[in-house]
Amino acid sequence: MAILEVKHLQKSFGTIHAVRDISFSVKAGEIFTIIGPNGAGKTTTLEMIEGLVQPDQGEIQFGNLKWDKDADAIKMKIGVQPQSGAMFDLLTPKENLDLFATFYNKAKSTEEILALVNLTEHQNNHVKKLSGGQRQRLAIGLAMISDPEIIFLDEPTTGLDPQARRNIWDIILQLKNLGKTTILTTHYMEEAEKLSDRVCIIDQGKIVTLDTPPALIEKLTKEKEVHLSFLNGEESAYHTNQFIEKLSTVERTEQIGKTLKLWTTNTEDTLYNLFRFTKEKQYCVEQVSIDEMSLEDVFISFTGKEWRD
Ligand SMILES: Nc1ncnc2c1ncn2[C@@H]1O[C@H](COP(=O)(O)OP(=O)(O)OP(=O)(O)O)[C@@H](O)[C@H]1O
Repeated sequence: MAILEVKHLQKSFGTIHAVRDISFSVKAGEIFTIIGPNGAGKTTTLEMIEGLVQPDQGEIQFGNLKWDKDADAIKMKIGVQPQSGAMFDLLTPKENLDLFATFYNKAKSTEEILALVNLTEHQNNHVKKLSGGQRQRLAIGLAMISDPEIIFLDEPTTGLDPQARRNIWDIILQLKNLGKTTILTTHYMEEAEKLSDRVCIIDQGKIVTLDTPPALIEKLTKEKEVHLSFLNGEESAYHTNQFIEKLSTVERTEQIGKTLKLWTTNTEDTLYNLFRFTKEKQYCVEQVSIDEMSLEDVFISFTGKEWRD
């Protein structure tokens, strides 16, 4: 059974449709990553699931528990990484953890959390003196203090240098070893690939694609983008498009004027069928080019946007 299931989530702020239609389920023990560009709706999605923002539409279920009936039980199950502004800068990591522990009936020991997030040697320094990476590690520790089953981390590595980012990855993988479920948002494709059991790419408040990293990568590395342009114009491109979009080896197509783009996982068969058709119809193909897809390309081809790292 899914530990978390969300169905058809929607949220608008005035005229801005932050989340248009998001549905997915998360299995116990998974690292589930939501990735997308600025303003895609990642934080709004997370905050609805965390019970911080009321959805306009949709359902959120933690097993049999729902926010309207079982808020206290859900709060015991989940841990939310606080924004860095919610930490007390003039206290030490140890004092922050001790304080957060008083909010719960059951809490892990501060020593255990300090060791988990590798802050034992900084436990008595003021938070304002910590580096960005150390502050983020403390934020993860604060999310863990109640020993929750599910941990929500909203862009825990944004703005950190590569070493500090890797230190956070180690902690997230340790949480998985402890049997925790982690729901993560990120801007970094590499991070999503390295950590996630499944990756959900969102853009403009909708899911673009959702799969395991190997399945996405296989798709990316196997799929090729073919560009064609026709000497005798738009009509040839149109009729060729009508023909090729029905081929089983073609994933999708796009016609702009006299040029045609298609994405295929079997270039040889696709081009064989394509050229047989154009020769038969006496359409004159002016140019052909074939590009390998990269991870970034797939994102761009799905969303029409540049990837921002
Ligand atoms: N409280 C709010 N009031 C008005 N608009 C909001 C509010 N919260 C989010 N938005 C808008 O909703 C859209 C989605 O925002 P959201 O923060 O969920 O995206 P995001 O994917 O987390 O972006 P980022 O990567 O920049 O954090 C944006 O256009 C944002 O400006």
